[in-house]
Amino acid sequence: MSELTNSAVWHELVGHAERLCATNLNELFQQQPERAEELSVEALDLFLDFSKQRVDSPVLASLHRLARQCGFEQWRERLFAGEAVNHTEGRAAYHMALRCLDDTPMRVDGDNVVPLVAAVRDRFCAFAEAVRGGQWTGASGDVIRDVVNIGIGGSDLGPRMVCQALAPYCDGPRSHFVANVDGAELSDTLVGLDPAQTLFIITSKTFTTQETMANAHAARRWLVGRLGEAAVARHFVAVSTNADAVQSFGIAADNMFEFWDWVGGRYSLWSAVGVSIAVAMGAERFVELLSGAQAMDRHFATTEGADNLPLTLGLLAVWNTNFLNCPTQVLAPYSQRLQRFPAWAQQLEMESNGKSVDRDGVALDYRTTPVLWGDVGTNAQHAYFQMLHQGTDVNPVDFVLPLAADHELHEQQKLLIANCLAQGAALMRGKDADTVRAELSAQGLRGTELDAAVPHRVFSGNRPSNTLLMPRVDPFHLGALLALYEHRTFVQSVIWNINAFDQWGVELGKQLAKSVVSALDGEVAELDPSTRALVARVSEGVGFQR
Ligand SMILES: O=P(O)(O)OC[C@H]1O[C@](O)(CO)[C@@H](O)[C@@H]1O
Repeated sequence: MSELTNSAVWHELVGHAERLCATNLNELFQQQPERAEELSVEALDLFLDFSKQRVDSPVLASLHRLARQCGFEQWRERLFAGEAVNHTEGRAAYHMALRCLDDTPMRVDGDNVVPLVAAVRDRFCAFAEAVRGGQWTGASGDVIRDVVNIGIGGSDLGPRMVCQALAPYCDGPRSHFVANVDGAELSDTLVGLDPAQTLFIITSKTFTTQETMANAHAARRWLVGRLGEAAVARHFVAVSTNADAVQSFGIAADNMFEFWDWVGGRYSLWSAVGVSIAVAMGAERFVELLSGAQAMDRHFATTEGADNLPLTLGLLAVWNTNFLNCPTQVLAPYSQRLQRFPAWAQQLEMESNGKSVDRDGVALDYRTTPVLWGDVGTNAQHAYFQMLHQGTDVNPVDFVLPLAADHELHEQQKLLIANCLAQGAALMRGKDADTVRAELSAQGLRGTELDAAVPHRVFSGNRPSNTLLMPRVDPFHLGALLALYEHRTFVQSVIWNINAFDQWGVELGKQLAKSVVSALDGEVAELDPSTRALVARVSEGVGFQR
């Protein structure tokens, strides 16, 4: 047994879970009439109602004791002090320094990185404004109309999601994102683009990622084939930590925006990785996004206990995962603008906390991140919400609901809000057999027909959810929302005693992809019999042509 699962507070929480098994949420509301007011927390106009979680005051008290026992305050201090919390890579995880907009020193290895961050930010924001204003032109003097960010994972998901979420604020050149090594994405993107008016931003922390390099070289060939080699300098810029590789690709040092190894890929949209955002919506709005995140950093760093929003969200997730044994976690943004939010959060959460050994490398005897998934409401209601309401597993939902719309279809906004609130209510309340029976009887059903119909229409209810209200999807509140989820992820990692900032689990697949490429090229490669047989089959031309 690990120290964690053997601890008194862990046992206490197991006991609470057993106790609450016999009580449902409707009863909890009867026992605690002020529950809706009491089980809520607000920061920066983000209001979290967690009264529909299967918790009560003793559970919350134990969860906060668990956080203290796991050294939450010390780990938070170490994170904000720029210590090498990512110990398997010997690095800090200091994305908060990227959104430090004042002169507060933030040190990595004794050096205040804030001036460095500000200098690079000034440089890429000036570049973004020059592109937007038409001072940065293509090789033939044309204004840039289309910007294509080529990157994958953290070098794609963040900027892609933000540009979609803040589309009403994007008044610059059109932005496009290409991530997949499947050439279909790049080919489709290039259709209709005028090379003379197109700028490529090659975004890769390492500048070695196979997919990104393949797409970058293909884009380069496309451009050079039309405008000639000399045009590369005006149509390609890079965002990376690897200056040598950028220069070997043919991008001059002046056209590279750097970031640093203490910025993890999935935490990087706040760095120069966000240059595509700055080009799309302007430097001022990009800084607004940062300021929302900075405000959430301050809240997280300085607010104690139950008033701390990311801490609360993180502890609720631990409760659902480790004590109520919920297998997955659903994200349901009720906002078309936030369609890419679940995809961004998936990398954030599952690449960070998808681990099965603790910080010392010892195998865990408790679960870490559940599967995180989801899509926008109301679409998701007509897809998989059936399973959420009546399936055999209980999957807690985070409803994220921006209140003000950025369009004139107010009646539809009312419907959207109503649906979001109704889903949380339905998951919680359910519908028992007596109610169903009464409803069906009123419709005239009798006897065996009635008996047969009832079980199919019963909802067990008692299914937990959070409702997170935000005023609107604007740069400030989006920044705050994203930083909230980043810190939630960190809170969970502290409880689970794992390193949230490495991602060794993606390496093996990358290595083996190289062996498979060699095998497809007819070279000798060490492969297992199953994969060797598949290589032989695709090489014979079944579904694969050289
Ligand atoms: O920015 P890079 O170095 O191209 O890496 C892209 C992505 O690949 C990963 O390293 C893992 O696949 C992610 O963490 C990262 O966001």
